[in-house]
Amino acid sequence: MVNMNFYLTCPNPELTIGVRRHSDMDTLTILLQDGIGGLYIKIPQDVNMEEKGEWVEIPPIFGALVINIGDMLQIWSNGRYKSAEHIVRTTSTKSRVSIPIFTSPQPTQ
Ligand SMILES: O=C(O)CCC(=O)C(=O)O
Ligand SMILES: [Fe+2]
Repeated sequence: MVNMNFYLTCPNPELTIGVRRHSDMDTLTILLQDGIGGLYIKIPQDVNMEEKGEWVEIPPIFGALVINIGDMLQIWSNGRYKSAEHIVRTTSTKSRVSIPIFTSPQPTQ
């Protein structure tokens, strides 16, 4: 499934959310974002990183796709691969476009 997201500017971005905190339900999400930014990933508590427990922005890189692990892949891998919790924040100055492709296998016939 392909979505096309358009995030309007908001005069008080700290009072709103572009997309609420969630993880995707699919296997892998392939995301194209424009150059505005606003996608944040929650770094889990159980990793050996300085930013653990924090929301970290995934900066847009021209021509790059973001690959997100979804819940289905977490379940299939018995938790070896963790789905990524994320949010989208808006800005007061620039609207934003993103195009996620949610991949899921067809059910067997
Ligand atoms: O706009 C984005 O960067 C992410 C959108 C998203 O998380 C979603 O559609 O599930
Ligand atoms: Fe998402």
